[in-house]
Amino acid sequence: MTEKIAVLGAGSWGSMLANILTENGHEVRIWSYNPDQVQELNEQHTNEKYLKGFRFSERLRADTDMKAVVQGADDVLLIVPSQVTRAVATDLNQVLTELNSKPALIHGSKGLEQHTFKRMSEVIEETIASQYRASISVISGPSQAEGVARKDPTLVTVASEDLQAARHFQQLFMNNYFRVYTNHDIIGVELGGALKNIIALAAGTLAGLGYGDNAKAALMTRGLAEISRLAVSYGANPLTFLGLSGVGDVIVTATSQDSRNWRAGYQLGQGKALETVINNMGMVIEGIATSQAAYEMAQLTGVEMPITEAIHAVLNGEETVAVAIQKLMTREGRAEIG
Ligand SMILES: NC(=O)C1=CN([C@@H]2O[C@H](COP(=O)(O)OP(=O)(O)OC[C@H]3O[C@@H](n4cnc5c(N)ncnc54)[C@H](OP(=O)(O)O)[C@@H]3O)[C@@H](O)[C@H]2O)C=CC1
Ligand SMILES: O=C(CO)COP(=O)(O)O
Repeated sequence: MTEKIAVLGAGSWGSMLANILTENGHEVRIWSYNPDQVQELNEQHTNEKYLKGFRFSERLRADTDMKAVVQGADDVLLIVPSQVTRAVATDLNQVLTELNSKPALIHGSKGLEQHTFKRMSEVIEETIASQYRASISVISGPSQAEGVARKDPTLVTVASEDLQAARHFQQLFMNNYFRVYTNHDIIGVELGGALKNIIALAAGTLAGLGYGDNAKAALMTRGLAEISRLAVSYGANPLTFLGLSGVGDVIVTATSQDSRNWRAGYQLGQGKALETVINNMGMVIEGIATSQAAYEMAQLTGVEMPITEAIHAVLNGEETVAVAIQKLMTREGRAEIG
């Protein structure tokens, strides 16, 4: 069945997901606040700053007017950097109020709100009035936009407390290069997607310093152990961390040179200043804000997160990378499990 879908956010992931939905036969409109980007998408069918060299479906239409994009939509996908999700959802609430409509909502952002530590579905739930929303779903998993652009077989998961909603979005997104599973554990899926960015930053840093495969495997394994420990303390199902939005996303972002978090870490490892790294990237590096949130969550809950602490200290200029690694390596011996 063809649906009308509004996508809010036209960065690399928003525009790529919009293209998948368009190729799947849906009528998709994408919103961006940048008129030049809207013109480029509509006329050249490209989005060069965010997805170099990729040509989008000519059926995908872009607009700067959020109300025009959302009008008549059966579904709305929010896909902006986590720290602006609340602002965009607030505008969406206004639009839904004016249109008096109640589309199905899904987001694909991988981060936690600074200071509140809220997951994005919690931010959206708080922001959109209950009469204009049903359950909220999230799409997450190992899915670099650049890989999807190359039609690399990609597997993701859609999580929601409402499995019917998750199945609805599964059907909308599925095709022969993009396979979608469902998961009931929205806490685990959102926390997995957000927290793995810390491990990706750390993995890039090790690579930038010239460390090899042993260090990478060590970091990914112990990184997964600590992020799942934190997530379980917030109610996640530990098995989710053996799945696509746990180990799957750690693998792709901690090894792929397409990952912005990995690339940021790599430059930090090579000695570049954080500010330079952020300016050079021109796209969101979610792990920076998320490492601050996770550090504070660990302090609050007493969950041990040594890698997160190390990354937090490096990003805040409290420790050099060399000192942080030495501290991690010379911690008191421990049992691996338990
Ligand atoms: N890229 C990927 O491969 C994947 C990304 N994700 C997640 O998706 C989310 C979005 O990432 P992605 O698309 O890659 O990010 P990008 O940095 O590529 O793009 C973000 C987009 O949001 C826009 N934006 C920034 N601030 C605002 C605002 N206040 N209001 C409206 N729009 C704004 C940016 O515009 P401008 O630059 O003009 O300010 C840009 O178009 C992130 O949480 C990311 O972790 C998840 C899976 C894969
Ligand atoms: O989450 C992602 C892939 O699953 C994208 O990661 P980056 O933001 O590091 O590119």
